[in-house]
Amino acid sequence: MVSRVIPVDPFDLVLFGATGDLAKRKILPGLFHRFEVGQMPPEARIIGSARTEMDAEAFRQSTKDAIEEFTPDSPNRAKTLAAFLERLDYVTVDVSSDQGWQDLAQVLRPDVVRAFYLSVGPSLFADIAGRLHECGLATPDSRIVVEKPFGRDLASARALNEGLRACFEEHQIYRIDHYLGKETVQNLMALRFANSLFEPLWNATHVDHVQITVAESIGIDGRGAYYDQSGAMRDMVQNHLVQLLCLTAMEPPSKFTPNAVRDEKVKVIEALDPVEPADIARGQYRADTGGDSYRDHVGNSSSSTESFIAMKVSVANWRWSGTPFYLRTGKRLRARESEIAVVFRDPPHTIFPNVGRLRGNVLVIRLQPDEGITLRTTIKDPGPGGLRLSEVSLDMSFADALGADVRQQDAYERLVMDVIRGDQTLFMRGDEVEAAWAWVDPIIRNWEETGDQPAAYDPGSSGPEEALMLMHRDGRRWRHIGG
Ligand SMILES: NC(=O)C1=CN([C@@H]2O[C@H](COP(=O)(O)OP(=O)(O)OC[C@H]3O[C@@H](n4cnc5c(N)ncnc54)[C@H](OP(=O)(O)O)[C@@H]3O)[C@@H](O)[C@H]2O)C=CC1
Ligand SMILES: O=C1O[C@H](COP(=O)(O)O)[C@@H](O)[C@H](O)[C@H]1O
Repeated sequence: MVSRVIPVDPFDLVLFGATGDLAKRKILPGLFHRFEVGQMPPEARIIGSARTEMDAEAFRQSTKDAIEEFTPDSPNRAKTLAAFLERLDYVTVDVSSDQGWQDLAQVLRPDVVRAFYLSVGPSLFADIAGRLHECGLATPDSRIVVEKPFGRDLASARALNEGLRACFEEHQIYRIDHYLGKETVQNLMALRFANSLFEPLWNATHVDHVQITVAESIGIDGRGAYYDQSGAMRDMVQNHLVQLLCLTAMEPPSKFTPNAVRDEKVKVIEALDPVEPADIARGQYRADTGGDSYRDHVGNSSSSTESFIAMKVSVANWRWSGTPFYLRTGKRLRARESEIAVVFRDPPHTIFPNVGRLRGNVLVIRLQPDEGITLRTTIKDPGPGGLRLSEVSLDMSFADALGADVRQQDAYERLVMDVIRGDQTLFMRGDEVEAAWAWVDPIIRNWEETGDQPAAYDPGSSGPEEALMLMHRDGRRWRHIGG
């Protein structure tokens, strides 16, 4: 299958933080891929910016190195890469000072789409927006892209929203949640709203519960300073898992427009019940023999930050009343595996003698690895003899179904192009982020007030015992992590 490419309008993309980790690993390689497939018009330009003094040629060289390191080689890569690098320019700007802004103004063109991507630390977001505004660089048609974390609580998220909105209109602000750019996450919307099969069953009458798992095998190495101040709740649940929950639970939007989709997501967040402490399991990985422990990795021997969280969440509305959503995410787990599993109710009655309990179907939307969709069904064992039943999966791997040669777009490359196109559907709106913090804040505050300590779990396991108990006491089981 050949994927369709819709070219974007000519643009100037200013990448603040162009010498940083995210720019090198994700944003610049993503832009290169879009160039490779012909989505960038000849007039497109990428202007890197950071405090580091260098000229355009040095930036091209460092981008070349990054792309060679972080993208797979291909027969034409060298030639395409050389052409891509010609689109690059660089301007030194210390965004905390007056230095460099006029140089930046001089390289920007008036008649093309203008996008400012803030791939810098969050403490600089509002300052940069302010400076862009003061220097007259933020034209009515320009866009600003803001990385995560978007605040660390409701108050800071509100302040950041105010800072951005003082300089840009909401329709110009693109708050990144890279999970929304993942292929399968969007496929969840296609599955629900482009098929008539699932939607009639997508409610508490038919769904017993939903499990959302984002398991990571990596630990915190190298990101300790940030992570120890955040923990799994702020780093993953408030944004990515809440977004997955929203897309699973939301009502069908009347149309596929940014605000129609985001209106429905906000309604879900606002319908979330407060979570009781008993419905949460927090964990921290600790190796008996040392060396692979969270506390060693973050350099804080008394840290009480969670590297794992599991929780039972209720969406208090007509559609989902009585159907819990179980969320789970953690570092240093058995495998890197993310999925949404919709577990349907058991058949109400069995006509088959001696087959035991008939278990409900499970629809699994696999985010990573091996993106795809699986439906667990019960069938008759093949062959003669008495009727015996087995559970088998109807399995659709996107790689198999769409052709192994169709490279899945990375989330960042899709999202950057959406910015240029002016499509905010896959970006979080300000009220959405604030609603998520309003739900999360009391949970974190309670841990702080009670001095809650996360339970220990072994690196390479499925998390702490307490997470298993959360399910067992409801007569349910987590799906296995790691195949
Ligand atoms: N790395 C990742 O995997 C992810 C990162 N993020 C977010 O993306 C953002 C960037 O992260 P990351 O790339 O890891 O961070 P890095 O620390 O690797 O890079 C920070 C960048 O900001 C520049 N910078 C710092 N201070 C200034 C300043 N005063 N003026 C101009 N430029 C400045 C640095 O360049 P110089 O020193 O030359 O000025 C560098 O290019 C953060 O908000 C982070 O939370 C989000 C998800 C994942
Ligand atoms: O935003 C973040 O996401 C990554 C996980 O992203 P994935 O695309 O690899 O699933 C996580 O490791 C990181 O802690 C968090 O900040």
